[in-house]
Amino acid sequence: MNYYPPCPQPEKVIGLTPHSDGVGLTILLQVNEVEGLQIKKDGMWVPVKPLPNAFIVNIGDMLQIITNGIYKSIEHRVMVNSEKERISIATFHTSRHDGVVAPASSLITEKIPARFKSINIKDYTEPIC
Ligand SMILES: O=C(O)CCC(=O)C(=O)O
Ligand SMILES: [Fe+2]
Repeated sequence: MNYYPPCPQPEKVIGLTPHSDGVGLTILLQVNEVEGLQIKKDGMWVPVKPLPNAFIVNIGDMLQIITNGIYKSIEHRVMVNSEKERISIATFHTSRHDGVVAPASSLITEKIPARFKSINIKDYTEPIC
């Protein structure tokens, strides 16, 4: 669960710094429907407007690797609001800890080589866990 308290000078702080999620999929609920989440599209930060009772499904780095880059792991950040607190719940869906993530063999052809190396999840997640 993420809690972003209101800040009278929101332009001077950042709720969550720019990042991509390292997992396969993130399912996110913007609990109290306060804006703040932004994604980077064509070099610009674009707000993701909360929709009532809707989840945001975010592609993470692992799914980008498995799909050999067909699905992109989006860079995102969270800004704070001057008056309202913001609450979100993120559930991260990932591979087993002793697994290996690599581009799916069915997506590799002579014309489209693997764009990513095969990665041991343990080596990938240990530095951040
Ligand atoms: O609070 C949000 O809307 C996004 C949270 C997030 O990006 C994360 O927990 O990785
Ligand atoms: Fe995230």
